[in-house]
Amino acid sequence: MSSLDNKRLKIALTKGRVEKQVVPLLEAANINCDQIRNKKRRLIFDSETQPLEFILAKGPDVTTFLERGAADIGIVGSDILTEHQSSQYELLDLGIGKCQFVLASTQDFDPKAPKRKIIGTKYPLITKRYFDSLGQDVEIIKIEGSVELAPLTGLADAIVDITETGTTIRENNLKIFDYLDKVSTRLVVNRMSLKQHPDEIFSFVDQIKQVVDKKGKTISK
Ligand SMILES: Nc1ncnc2c1ncn2[C@@H]1O[C@H](COP(=O)(O)OP(=O)(O)OP(=O)(O)O)[C@@H](O)[C@H]1O
Ligand SMILES: O=P(O)(O)OC[C@H]1O[C@H](OP(=O)(O)OP(=O)(O)O)[C@H](O)[C@@H]1O
Repeated sequence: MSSLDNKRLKIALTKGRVEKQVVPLLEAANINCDQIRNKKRRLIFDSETQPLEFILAKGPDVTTFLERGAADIGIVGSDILTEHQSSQYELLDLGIGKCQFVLASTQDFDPKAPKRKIIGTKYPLITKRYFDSLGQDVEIIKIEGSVELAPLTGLADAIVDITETGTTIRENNLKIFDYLDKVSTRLVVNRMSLKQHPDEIFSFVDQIKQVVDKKGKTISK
């Protein structure tokens, strides 16, 4: 008898943008998501067809649930995994939530100007690593959202943020000065859970992987 028979595999899923893209993928893998689709203000859901429990959390908290063993599996952006220096096993790139880090600012920004720059970002570690790689010491201001406001208001000289369609940058008359790492949604697993429940975890991951592979083949056709 599996040790999970009385315990559902706990999956911490990033709510919001990632959740919206992951639910159709889970459904294509025959995982019932009716409860998530009709969630209202609820935060924990069962898949009615399989022994799975979904926990909806903010991205940085998904890494905390995993680190502390409160979830077995996490579904979260690689931006968050890098920024929070997650040490969990990454098992799958889901090929969704695709975007890219960029350095952006107003048109008149001079990236080579010999002054100590002020950079606004939601991602201080990634920003520091980028400027370290350029040998530049910068001041970093942590911003929680609408990061594009920083160079527009004079709060910062430039920003490091993610962009997908480029719409936010364009509509705010900003310009991209450099391209950094690409980002996508990853499936990660708690190391202890993997040791304790490898069959259940790999069976879940294989289910998802088949859909991801099929989608990848359709796109590259
Ligand atoms: N414009 C984008 N295009 C594609 N993926 C994105 C984009 N912005 C963010 N992401 C990915 O989705 C994840 C979650 O983003 P989302 O905007 O839902 O949450 P958030 O940044 O915490 O915003 P909010 O505070 O509005 O909930 C990010 O960690 C990143 O991996
Ligand atoms: O290139 P685009 O397709 O326009 O996407 C880029 C925007 O998406 C993210 O913000 P989000 O929508 O998460 O809102 P936030 O500013 O509140 O974080 C990101 O911080 C950019 O602002």
